[in-house]
Amino acid sequence: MCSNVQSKIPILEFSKENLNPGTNSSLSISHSVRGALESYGCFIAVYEKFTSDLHDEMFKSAKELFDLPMEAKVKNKSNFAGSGYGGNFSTMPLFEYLGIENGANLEATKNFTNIMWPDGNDSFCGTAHSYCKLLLELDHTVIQMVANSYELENFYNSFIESSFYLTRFMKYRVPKEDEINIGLLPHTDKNFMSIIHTNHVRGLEIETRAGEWIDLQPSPSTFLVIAGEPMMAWSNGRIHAPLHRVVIRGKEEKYSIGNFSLINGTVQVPEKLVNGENQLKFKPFSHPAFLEYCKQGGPTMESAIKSFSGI
Ligand SMILES: O=C(O)CCC(=O)C(=O)O
Ligand SMILES: [Fe+2]
Repeated sequence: MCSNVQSKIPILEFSKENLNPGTNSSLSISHSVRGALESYGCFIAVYEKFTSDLHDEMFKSAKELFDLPMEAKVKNKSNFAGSGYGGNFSTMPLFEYLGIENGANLEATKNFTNIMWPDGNDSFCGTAHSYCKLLLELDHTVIQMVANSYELENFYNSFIESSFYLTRFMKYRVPKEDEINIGLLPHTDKNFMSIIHTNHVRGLEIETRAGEWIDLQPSPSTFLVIAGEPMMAWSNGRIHAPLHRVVIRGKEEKYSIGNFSLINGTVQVPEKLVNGENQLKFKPFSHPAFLEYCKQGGPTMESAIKSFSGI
């Protein structure tokens, strides 16, 4: 059963006023971010800095990217799971993706563009780079708010020092007759935190703690922020890592872009989040080793972090 009452998922305004550090409104939104992540494992961020022109340009460029011949797309190679090129999956035939590692770095975006278009494509490169930078900024803002709300002064800096990012362009084609309409199988994210942006086509669905599937209504300036299993473990189980999936119910192709944060090192529950009522639930773990572990069970492996580092 799927409901489209997306108002159940908190919608938070990231306006200039709300983001002014040290103000009451910035502290109040920090607590709302934490509350949403603890109750739902996700929230919708309305990001004022993000213009609908950039949305339109980025999704036009994403279509141009997927319209390239297969010989070009498979040249985007990576050893990193979920990066490089992926498509033609037997269980998810509609799904195709291309990843850029650290796309907010101009060299990385240029490199990707030159692999895809050996004669260059300045328009794609410029748009993708501006876009990745804004997503990175939003990611850092959310992390700062989570740190503020838990009163963990050092967390933000240590996160920035050890995090790296994957920007993934994703396409879901329309199913052929007699083909399943599953775009992406239900899964919890294995990266730390994800920010998902989508074109106007619906299809991304999130499961609430009560087991109800919510269908998200896309809009140009809204982003879905989702906690992954490592973030849940870092918070000692306070933050929820929700199941989500993509289902293509209509007759239009869906494009989405995700910014996925990862930690190049150890994830450890801060001491402040362990007390009499909240005994330590997760041992420190290496995020890269956790990703290796998940390769065995595939991306749909449930509660992988509990079997990997749970106490
Ligand atoms: O494309 C989407 O809307 C969701 C993508 C997603 O959940 C993922 O890549 O982990
Ligand atoms: Fe996901």
